[in-house]
Amino acid sequence: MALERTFSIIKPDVVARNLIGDIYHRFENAGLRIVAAKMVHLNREEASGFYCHLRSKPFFEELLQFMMSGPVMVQVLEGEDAIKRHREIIGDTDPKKARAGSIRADYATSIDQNAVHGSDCVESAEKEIAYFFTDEELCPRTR
Ligand SMILES: Nc1ncnc2c1ncn2[C@@H]1O[C@H](COP(=O)(O)OP(=O)(O)OP(=O)(O)O)[C@@H](O)[C@H]1O
Repeated sequence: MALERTFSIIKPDVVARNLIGDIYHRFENAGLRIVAAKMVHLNREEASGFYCHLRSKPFFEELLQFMMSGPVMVQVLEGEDAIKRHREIIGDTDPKKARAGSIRADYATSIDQNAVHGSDCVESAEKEIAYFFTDEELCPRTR
C-alpha cells in the first residue's frame, strides 16, 4: 500500500448544517490525517476552474451555483491508499446508490447537492491540491 495524499471538499450543504466536525471524525477514524485545511467561499472563476472538465455537462451551471452558495472546507488528507479510502468513505456520487454508512448516504440530499468531493486518481489529487494550497501551507510528509 502506498502513502498518498488526496484532496477533499466539504461542500456548502454540509458546512451550512454544522457537520464539519462529524466529517473530520470520519476521515480521522478511517486513518486519514488532515495535513492542510481552510474555509473558502468560492467565486465563479474559482468554481468553474475547479470543475472545468465538466463545463459541457447540462448540470454545470447548477453545480457552480451550488458550489458558490456558501463557504466550503477544503482539505488535504494523507494516509495509506488515501485516494481510494477517502472515496470509499464518501460513497457513490448519487446518494441513492451510496453504500449505507457512507457520508453521501447519510448526508447528501441529491446527486447535485452531494455533501463532499474527493479526488479520483493521483493526477487529479496533485492538480486539485495545487489548485487550493501552496507548498508552504502543506505539513511536511510524515514519511
Ligand atoms: N447528473 C448530475 N446532475 C447534477 N449534478 C451532478 C450530476 N453528476 C455529477 N454532478 C455533480 O458534479 C460533481 C462532479 O461530478 P463527477 O462526475 O466528477 O462525480 P464525483 O467524482 O463522484 O464527484 P466529486 O468530483 O464531487 O467527488 C458531483 O459531485 C455532483 O455534485
